[in-house]
Formats: sequence, C-alpha cells, structure tokens
Amino acid sequence: MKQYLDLCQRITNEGSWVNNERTGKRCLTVINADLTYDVAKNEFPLITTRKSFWKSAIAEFIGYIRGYDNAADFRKLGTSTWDANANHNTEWLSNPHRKGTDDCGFIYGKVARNFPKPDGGSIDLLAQIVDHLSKGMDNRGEIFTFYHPGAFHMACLRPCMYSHHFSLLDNTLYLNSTQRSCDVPLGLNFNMVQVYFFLAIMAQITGNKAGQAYHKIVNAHIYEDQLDLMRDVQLKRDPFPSPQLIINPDIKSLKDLETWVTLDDFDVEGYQHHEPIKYPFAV
Ligand SMILES: Nc1nc(=O)c2c([nH]1)NC[C@@H]1CN(c3ccc(C(=O)N[C@@H](CCC(=O)O)C(=O)O)cc3)CN21
Ligand SMILES: O=c1ccn([C@H]2C[C@H](O)[C@@H](COP(=O)(O)O)O2)c(=O)[nH]1
Repeated sequence: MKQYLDLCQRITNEGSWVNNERTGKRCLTVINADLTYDVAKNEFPLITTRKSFWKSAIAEFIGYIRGYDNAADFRKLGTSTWDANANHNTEWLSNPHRKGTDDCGFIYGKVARNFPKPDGGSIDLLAQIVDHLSKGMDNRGEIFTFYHPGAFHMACLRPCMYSHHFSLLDNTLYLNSTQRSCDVPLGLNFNMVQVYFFLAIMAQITGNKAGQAYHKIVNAHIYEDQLDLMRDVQLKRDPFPSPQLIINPDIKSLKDLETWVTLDDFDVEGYQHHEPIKYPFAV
C-alpha cells in the first residue's frame, strides 16, 4: 500500500502534463515505477485509502484467462469494466471488425490463448506454461503475452498490462509483469490485485510455492479530472494494514478456472478501508 501511495505522491509532485489524443484529456505522467508484492507472505496489495472492488479485478483477470472477448461474458463473471470500451468508444463503434454490441475484439486472453503463428494455426500460451510449470520446468521463456501489434486494429483497446513472465527457482514460482500504460487512480487499483492473484493462482494450480511478484509500469499517469480527488482526498488518508486473500483450495487446474470457478471462490480477511471514491473514467 505504501508503494502505491508513494507513486501517487510522486506523480502529483513531479509529473509532467501530457496531452492524450485518444481520450482528449491531459495526463499528469511519470515514466517507470517498480512495485513488488509478497505472495509468499500473503500481503494482498489492496488499496485501503478507499474501498476497492477487488472482486471485479479478479473477475476481469479470470475473463482474460478464459480468453473472453465480449463485455457480456465479463459481466456474467462479475465485472462491467469492459462495457465502456466495447460500447462507448466512437472509433471502435465504426470499426468494421466489431461484431456487434459488447464485442471487444481481439483483446487480452483472446489473443494469448489463440496466439497466431506466422506459418498458420495458433498457440495456447497459457496451457503451455501451466504444463511446463506443473512438471517443474522453466525454459526461461514462460511468457504469457497479450501483445500482438498486428492485431491492434481488430481490438477496442491495446493491452495495458501486456506481459506476465513466470520463473521457477528452488521450487518457488515468481512473476514479472509489465504494463505499458497505467491509469493510477482506477486501473492500478485493479492491476495490483491481478498481478498478485495471477501468481497465487498459478502457484496453486501448478503445485508450486508462491514467491514474489514484480510489477513494472512504464507510463504511469493520473487524468486531469482525477487529480483533485487523488491529491485532496485519497492522499490525505492514512492507510490500514494489508488484508489477506483467501482462495478456494479446491481450485486445482486450469480447467477448474475455465469451467466452474466463480467470485464466491475468493475472499479477503482483515480488509479495513476508508470510504469509496468515485474517480472519472476516460474512454
Ligand atoms: N481509462 C481507463 N482506465 C482503466 O483503468 C482501464 C481502461 N481505461 N480501459 C480498460 C480497462 C477497464 N478497467 C477499469 C474500468 C473501470 C474501473 C472502475 O470503474 N472501477 C471502479 C469501480 C468498479 C466496480 O464497482 O466494479 C473503482 O472505483 O475502482 C476500473 C478499471 C481498467 N482499464
Ligand atoms: O488494465 C488496465 C487497462 C487499462 N488501463 C488504462 C491505462 C490508460 O489510461 C488506458 C488505456 O489507454 P491507452 O491509450 O491504450 O494507453 O487504460 C490500466 O491502467 N490498466
């Protein structure tokens, strides 16, 4: 939590203003931030200086694991985070690749679970990584990537947190996640939960101990219409201790995640937080 608040403070103190053409808003921006989450100690990096809707973040990530490309499927799982990008972005609405209401196009897991091969066919990157890690193997390239520049024109948004690289060392599983662009008030609240969750659940389904997750952010920004709430409200509050994430131990395989898992399989213990803050969302 302290590392999150330090980043927010750094942006408000030292950030530079950048015009963002896609959203038509200015962003206060810094380049490079490195966050670490201790999954071994179960220090769940949940924001405490406002109420976090952490289940929505886990639902979004399970949607990526399942290869979802439709906002309605995300909603059924328990999150409406893709509604705006699928249905309220004028450029995407007139894109000939859009298949109708709620279609997000070739995004995130839809790409990574069907990664196109130049010589035809596709690869399921996640199935491959789960198979290797379950056998205690790390080929130094266990990378789950959503990044396919050749497919950007077929998606409502490019992936932000785009790469998750797993490593096994001394029977302990580590994760290095990379994010190219980060909406610190809204997106990061979710992305921290997702990086932590991804290492915890992958350790559980591959039978390894979880170690640390390292989260690299390149462009970290606060939108101009979010700044007052961050500086004058959220940053004035004192954080509480980290809660713990509880995951149903019956989740034992990728198939379990793909089929029966719901948000009821997750809980937090000891979550003390301040009042919610409603930040504006830039489409
Ligand atoms: N501008 C922008 N920021 C983002 O963080 C973002 C995008 N766009 N587009 C794609 C996804 C969608 N994400 C989102 C979308 C909405 C919320 C949001 O509204 N969060 C609220 C409450 C959510 C709830 O009740 O479930 C929050 O207070 O955190 C968060 C992340 C993250 N990503
Ligand atoms: O997981 C996510 C997804 C998106 N974001 C934010 C980062 C940016 O503010 C926008 C995406 O805009 P681009 O113009 O494509 O960079 O969404 C996030 O923080 N986390």
